[in-house]
Amino acid sequence: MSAPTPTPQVHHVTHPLVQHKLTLMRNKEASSTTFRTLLGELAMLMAYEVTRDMPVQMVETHTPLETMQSPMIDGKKLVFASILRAGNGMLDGLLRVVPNARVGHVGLYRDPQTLQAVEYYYKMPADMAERDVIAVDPMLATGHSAVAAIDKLKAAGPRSIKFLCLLAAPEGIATLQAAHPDVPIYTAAIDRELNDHGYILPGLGDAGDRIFGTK
Ligand SMILES: O=P(O)(O)OC[C@H]1O[C@H](OP(=O)(O)OP(=O)(O)O)[C@H](O)[C@@H]1O
Ligand SMILES: O=c1cc[nH]c(=O)[nH]1
Ligand SMILES: [Mg+2]
Repeated sequence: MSAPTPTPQVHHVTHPLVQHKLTLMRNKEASSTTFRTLLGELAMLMAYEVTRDMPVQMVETHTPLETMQSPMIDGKKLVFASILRAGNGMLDGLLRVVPNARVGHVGLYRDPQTLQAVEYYYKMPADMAERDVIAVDPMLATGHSAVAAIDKLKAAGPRSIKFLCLLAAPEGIATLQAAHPDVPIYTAAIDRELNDHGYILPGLGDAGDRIFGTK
């Protein structure tokens, strides 16, 4: 399958800094330390795009010279929902730029035979109806994990949901958009295809294993 033309619901973050760091991450010689550091930096850079339409409120601010009305976000209204394990590799970077955001976790692993997502953990902040969720996972491959995570998140009734990843396969984008057409996808790359084991080609390998050094 060839890469689909990006629609308004697929935000392809093409900034040179993002692309440069992603290239370094793809390199199979990158150590876990390097891989983790780059993932954190990329998460920070992508936070800039994914939060672009966050609401701001004008607040009175006293500069050394004058009093003015100046914009601020309400970070507490934002939830970074990490899809375990690999999503955790992006949390630190996201929290560097929105330190008072709330954090939720959806524990999922992909059954290697069926490629279906198996849930093992779920915890979100209270009062989801007044919060905007950014679900984070570096990899969107078949899309089964993202669909399962967003099914759960929608049941909690948040104000909005976005999906943030680094690498997406065309198959994963199609599956996620079919199941959740209202959820915008932010990705640094749309790769060529999946192999027979559901891995993204050319990809970067198993993100969780590379972050945590488990292989
Ligand atoms: O789109 P999919 O085909 O569902 O694949 C993507 C999922 O696979 C990886 O997780 P994995 O199951 O390897 O768990 P891990 O994060 O614990 O390594 C990745 O982090 C995604 O969650
Ligand atoms: O290529 C892939 C596909 C799923 N999960 C990963 O970590 N990498
Ligand atoms: Mg994994």
